[in-house]
Amino acid sequence: MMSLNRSIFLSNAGISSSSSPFTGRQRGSVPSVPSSLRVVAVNSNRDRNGSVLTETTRKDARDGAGSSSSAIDADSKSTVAPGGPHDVYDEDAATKEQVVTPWFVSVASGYTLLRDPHHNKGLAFTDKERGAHYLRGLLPPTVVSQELQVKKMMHIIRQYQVPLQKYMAMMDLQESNEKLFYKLLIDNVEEMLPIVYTPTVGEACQKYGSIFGRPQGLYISLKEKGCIHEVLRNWPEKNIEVIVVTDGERILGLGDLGCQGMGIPVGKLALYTALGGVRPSACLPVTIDVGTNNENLLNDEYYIGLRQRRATGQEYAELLHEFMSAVKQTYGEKVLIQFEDFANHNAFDLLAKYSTTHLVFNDDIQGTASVVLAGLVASLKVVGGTLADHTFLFLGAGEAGTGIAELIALEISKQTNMPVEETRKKVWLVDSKGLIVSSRRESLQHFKKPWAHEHEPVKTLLDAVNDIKPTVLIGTSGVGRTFTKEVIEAMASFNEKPIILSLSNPTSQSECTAEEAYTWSQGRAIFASGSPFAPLEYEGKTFVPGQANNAYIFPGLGLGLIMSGAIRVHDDMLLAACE
Ligand SMILES: O=C([O-])CC(=O)C(=O)O
Ligand SMILES: [Mg+2]
Repeated sequence: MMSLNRSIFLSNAGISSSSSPFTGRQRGSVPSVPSSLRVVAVNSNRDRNGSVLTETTRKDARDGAGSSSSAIDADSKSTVAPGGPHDVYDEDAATKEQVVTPWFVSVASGYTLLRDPHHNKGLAFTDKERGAHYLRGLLPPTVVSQELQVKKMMHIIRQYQVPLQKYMAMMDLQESNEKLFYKLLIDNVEEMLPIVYTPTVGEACQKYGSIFGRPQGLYISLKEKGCIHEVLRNWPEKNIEVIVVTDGERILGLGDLGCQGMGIPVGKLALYTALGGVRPSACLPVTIDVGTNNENLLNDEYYIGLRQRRATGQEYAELLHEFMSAVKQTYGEKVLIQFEDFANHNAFDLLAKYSTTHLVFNDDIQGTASVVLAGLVASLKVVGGTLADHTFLFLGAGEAGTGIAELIALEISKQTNMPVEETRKKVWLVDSKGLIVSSRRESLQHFKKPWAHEHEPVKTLLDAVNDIKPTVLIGTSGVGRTFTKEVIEAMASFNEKPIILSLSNPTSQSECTAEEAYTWSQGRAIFASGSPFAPLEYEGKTFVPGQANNAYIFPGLGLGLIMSGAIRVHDDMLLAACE
């Protein structure tokens, strides 16, 4: 009687358009709703097999099962409407004038279930489940535990020599068996983090057009201007708790990758689930495509984004504003929006503009700041003194550099009761034009101005190191190999234990390698980097480099924001997170 896709028609014609989708009449035979399955209420534009074409409401298993049983209860009271009790496929109604939208609830089972990444378990379906969910014959007879599936998948992944191949295998797994993907990621986090996240995700974004298989996340381009609200409704999940959004203009330290930046929100949100425990269905990766200024991509036949130069000014601001408004309208005030990898010129303005109206934080400014301050506080146990006893020099005065600088100044101010205007003087920044000093103030971008202290102009990093004599050197420039031998040796000449942080990502953009930091400082550096470096031997001693990447804080910070029901992010939350 029923097709493989056992759609259960809980309601059909004869209800007014204002009726709830769950108040209609049951049609056809209704198997009990397997509790492990997702119940989908759809706006019925469906084909003869009951396949869903348009979806309006989707709930996770518990909610859905509850809704469907109340629907069945309500239904049992209703009278038989046109179509008849055995008109399983709603064929009669097709010949009638229909003034209302028909609704039905679809339970994925059988062939469809095996292709639903949220619920597919592959060979881990037990015999009982195979019977209950119409899977008999669709799988080979063996039943395999999830543990064995993980073992097998890890064996396959470890055989790939190229990290990008491992990345693609992981993305395939996420798209076919989400439970196994997360189990594998959680159980093998040290090994798999560098694959689904930094550094491999950077290469994946660079090649996204060529490796592009199934679309992931939600793409909002200039073409969607005026209808972003409807675009959000096309996303199958409705109970969104966290959005990671990029416009792809500054992907890691790799520059403008346009629409191909999508790998970043996808990777970040995988960590929200694997490390923060947020349900995958509550996570929405978004890429805003306003064009790209990357000529290589504009000329790449496989490029997936808009082929135009970036929209700026009012056109950009309007699209972003429509997006921010539509998100709040659709998901409410408590949805968390994480800004990721925007270029400096937009990142600070967007954060300032929306931090008073939305639950937002910028991961590159605030997430990185929290994790680095946490690392600095921890390293004081080794180097001694309080934060206020140290002098900080940054190479790079963008989002990460000024974000970390400000949080350090705030923390010192909190510890010493000195005004933040004073504590900022412990922190110096070098940008592409040299040390940021007061004589440059007029020409500086606004986010650099608080760091323009009294000092004569200094052109190079090495001169700045020798002049300022910092105890802590932090690289946030996005430019690789800028902590030269001379720079590290200078740091080691006036510090017993120089703290050296090479934070730029991916590995190719790191200011120096772990090996360089340890060998050039004769094993005295306290070192951490944004991208992971393997432990190494130096003069018979094993050095284990730290990783100071915002991945160590945003999943927990985000979870805290969601769980507490916060509607705004404040600096003291960042300080608490870093503690
Ligand atoms: O994604 C990462 O590894 C850290 C980060 O936010 C960035 O480098 O932009
Ligand atoms: Mg980032």
